Amino acid sequence: MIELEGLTKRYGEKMAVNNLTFTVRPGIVTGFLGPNGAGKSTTMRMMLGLDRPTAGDVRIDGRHYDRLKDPLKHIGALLDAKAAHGGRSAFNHLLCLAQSNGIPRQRVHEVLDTVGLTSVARKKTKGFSLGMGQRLGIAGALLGDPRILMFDEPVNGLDPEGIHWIRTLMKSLAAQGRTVFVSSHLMSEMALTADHLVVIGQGRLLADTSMADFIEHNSRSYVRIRCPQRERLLDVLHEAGITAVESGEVLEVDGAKAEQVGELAAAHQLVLHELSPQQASLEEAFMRLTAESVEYHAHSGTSAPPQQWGDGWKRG
Ligand SMILES: Nc1ncnc2c1ncn2[C@@H]1O[C@H](COP(=O)(O)OP(=O)(O)OP(=O)(O)O)[C@@H](O)[C@H]1O
Repeated sequence: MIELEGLTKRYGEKMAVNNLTFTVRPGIVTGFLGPNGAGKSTTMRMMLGLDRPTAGDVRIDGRHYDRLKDPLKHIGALLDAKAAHGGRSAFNHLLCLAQSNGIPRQRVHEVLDTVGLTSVARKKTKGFSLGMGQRLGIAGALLGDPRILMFDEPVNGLDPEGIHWIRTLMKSLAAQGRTVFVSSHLMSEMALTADHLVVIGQGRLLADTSMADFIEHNSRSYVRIRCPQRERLLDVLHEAGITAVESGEVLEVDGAKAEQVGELAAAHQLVLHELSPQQASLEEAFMRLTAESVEYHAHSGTSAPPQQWGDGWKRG
């Protein structure tokens, strides 16, 4: 378990992390989301004792990081895929980490095998691709067989097979009862991996919610309809107590299933050119939540997602 209590970090005038209080629990994957510059890496660095908080506190299984004996046996972290010494082989990089934490040499072979780097174990890491570097960083995190794992943007640079692999790995680590904390700015990726979400923007907590709640409140589902006898269909829907919103030549219906609309249309001999269930993306919901706290805006001219859905899970 990782517990944050009023965690704060200020760099000069810049408030990078602002009074964060939340708990990362074992047995589930917790996604840590926020736009660029939101303070995710700074928060993770403070969890690992690499940055000193300006105020507040963070505890790893009840203790401060610097009080942990052989810390790799308590918490393993992937923070920076390029952190390995380029002149060392993958094997020697991991062996150094192992020796400094009282971990047997045999474990280095095991984690290299787990991440699929056995065949390049003796190669110098400076020749590694970004994806290979990520795998090596993950091997380092797993080395001490810790109960808590932390990954900063682990899918960065991985190909689709690698992304699938890391997703499965994180879920299986959580299923073993470990605490898994993973940062990303990709909502779509988190939706496939995380059970719980912590969202921050400009250093502040925006949401601390289960993924199920997030989906329930934010993935607006509706039925899209095109009908050449539109006015008649609108009357039929109205009589059945179903509200349809007109959007160009399309009708959108909330709160009714496609089957119900199709059967009503058939009963009144109305022709439908389209009848399709739709799901609005979680990516849109995330962007809307964090829109006000995005530091670096690009202007694409795209309109904001609909305003009518999903505010229920935000913290006040
Ligand atoms: N050592 C530092 N000195 C000064 N400012 C810093 C330092 N480290 C981070 N910051 C600032 O603190 C804020 C939070 O940065 P941080 O890297 O934690 O964000 P992030 O959420 O990890 O971003 P990204 O998704 O882009 O990696 C940013 O505005 C950043 O410029």
